[in-house]
Amino acid sequence: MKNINFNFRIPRLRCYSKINSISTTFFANSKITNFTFSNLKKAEMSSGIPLNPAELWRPKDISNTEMEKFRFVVNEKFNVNLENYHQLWKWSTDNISDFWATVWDYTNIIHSAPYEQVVDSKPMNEIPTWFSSAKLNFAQNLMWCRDKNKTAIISAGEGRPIKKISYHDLYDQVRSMAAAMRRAGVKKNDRISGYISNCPEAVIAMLASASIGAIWSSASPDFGISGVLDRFSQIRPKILFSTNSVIYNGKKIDILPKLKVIVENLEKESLEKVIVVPFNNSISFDLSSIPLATSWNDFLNNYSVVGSSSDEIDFEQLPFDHPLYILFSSGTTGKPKCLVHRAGGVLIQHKKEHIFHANMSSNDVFFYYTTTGWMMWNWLVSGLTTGCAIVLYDGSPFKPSSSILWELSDQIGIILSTGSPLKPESFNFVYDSIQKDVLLGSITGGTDLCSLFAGLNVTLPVYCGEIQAICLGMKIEAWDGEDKPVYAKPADLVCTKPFPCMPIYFYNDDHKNSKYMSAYFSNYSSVWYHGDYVWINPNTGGVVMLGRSDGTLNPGGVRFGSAEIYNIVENFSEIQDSLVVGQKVGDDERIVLFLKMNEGIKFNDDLVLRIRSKIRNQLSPRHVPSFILPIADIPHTVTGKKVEVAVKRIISGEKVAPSSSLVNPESLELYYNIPQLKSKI
Ligand SMILES: CC(=O)CC(=O)O
Repeated sequence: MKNINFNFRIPRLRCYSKINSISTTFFANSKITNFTFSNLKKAEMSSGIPLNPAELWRPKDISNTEMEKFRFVVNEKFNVNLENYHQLWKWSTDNISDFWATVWDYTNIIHSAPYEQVVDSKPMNEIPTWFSSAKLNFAQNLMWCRDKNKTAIISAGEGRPIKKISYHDLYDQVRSMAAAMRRAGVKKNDRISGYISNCPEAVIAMLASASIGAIWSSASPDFGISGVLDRFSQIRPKILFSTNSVIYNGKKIDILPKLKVIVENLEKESLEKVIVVPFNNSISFDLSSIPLATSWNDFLNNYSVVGSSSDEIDFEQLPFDHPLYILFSSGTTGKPKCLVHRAGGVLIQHKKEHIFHANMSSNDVFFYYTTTGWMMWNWLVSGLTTGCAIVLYDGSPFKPSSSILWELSDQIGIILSTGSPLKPESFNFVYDSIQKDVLLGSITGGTDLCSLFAGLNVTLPVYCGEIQAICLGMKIEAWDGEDKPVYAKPADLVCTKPFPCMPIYFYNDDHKNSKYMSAYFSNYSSVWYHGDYVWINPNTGGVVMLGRSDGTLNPGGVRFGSAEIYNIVENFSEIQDSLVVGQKVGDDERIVLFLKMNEGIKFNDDLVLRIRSKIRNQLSPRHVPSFILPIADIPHTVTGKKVEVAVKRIISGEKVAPSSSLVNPESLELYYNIPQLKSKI
């Protein structure tokens, strides 16, 4: 085939569009050179990821979306002529200060002092300061609506009747809690923690904490004692919110025995109060064995502000970079890192994502299935800044029936998915079996930024297997060892321009920010290395997630992501779960695939043959595992991610201490001393 060289400038672009018979404007005006059509085809063949994936959904009319209105504002204000989302994205990443200043204005950030400079000129690895001199409060920006008739929170879950709280009542309850916390001695920068279910009190406590300028951090009750202590003993909270019990998977679980041990440990450090939210107000419970403990209501009564006539919350006015949250990186080995996120950064980023990308407004109901131990909880709660109703769901997603969340979603209209790469089959399942006219928003980002790099976009089509687009203002690229982007090729996800929700620092780091630097800036000199392995489609602008970079497979020097194997293997009905990792043998690596079989199904040679042949045919001979082995369990983190790196290290001969972020740490034992993996060839 004749190579057709083009540099994605508009005239050449038309030529390219014709060849592929799709219209693409993704790289209009960008300067990608020496990129050929045959390169693209080769890339497609080696990665097995289609360049022209099936279109599953297309928006009917985008003219009224906030994204479009924002594009018009940008065109007008800066006298430019951006014709579509992709051009707007390019402008947003070429003009970082103008972009974020316009987001600040457009999304009406409530502030008491204006900013002087959007972002200073420090390079990314010196952690730039954003919106200097501005003063604002995060909680105030989530509670501007005080309408009695507008629902702020809908809470539901196992054993929890659906309950609604209006914006008016939310404000009132946050006011009481914030006043009581202040009287109990809480000040700016104190740490307030929640070992708490996804219930309204968790949101109220967080907002009260943020109104004072204290720093909120939460873990969910499914965390074990060491998981909680690994996190909270590093940040030494002054107040701990918790619950007496939860119901999960039809079972009532008493939290107090775990809470007792946690409090006994934290008490020695910093803890002054433990405030317990009853799962059920009408059933009494005994807190006498828990040091420092009081119930939610008793705390409010004991510390209520007698005689106060103000019904206003005293929102502390704080710099944009003031710490808001501490989130914990879910490392699979060692203690979690404590990422400190800034109030203004989280706010402006979440406003951008919720208002522009999701087109959320006060007419919407917003639901994401999460616990308080995942950044998706923080993301969900920020929905309040749009004036919408957020849904807090606590309990198993499969009880009382496996359709419970779909029934809830019927009221909602937006489906989001994240956590691990969404397989093409799962896209098809949603459009074939759930709903045809729905935007299935696959999103990616994570704890490190408490937000998204790429995600849903109401103005763009959904293509099978792809995250729709890179988010505005986020200059992410795929780099393959060299300081330049590659397309249609699996590579490392990097972000090459600063963004306002980079953590401000890590708690417990040294004065050189050594942990921070080694987490993001040790692989490429001065750009953020995220540790994800991705594939960016130059045709659609979509992003395909291929797993973690440190879990990439590299047999004979050909690098690819584990998701490629999972996409094939997990379609076999016999298989319940799988894990694929590389094992070091000398200077090379061989692929080992572990299979957890469904109940009552036996692992057998015929299955192995069928898997091998499917991988060979659909991917390449290079992708075929050297070993396919049965295993009784696959390790997962509490947020549902497969734990590849720890297993890779174990089968390569290391001893690994399981991290407390694993839901089944004992499963790691299964991977030591596997006879088949002892051979050197
Ligand atoms: C948005 C995300 O990327 C969430 C996660 O997987 O941690």
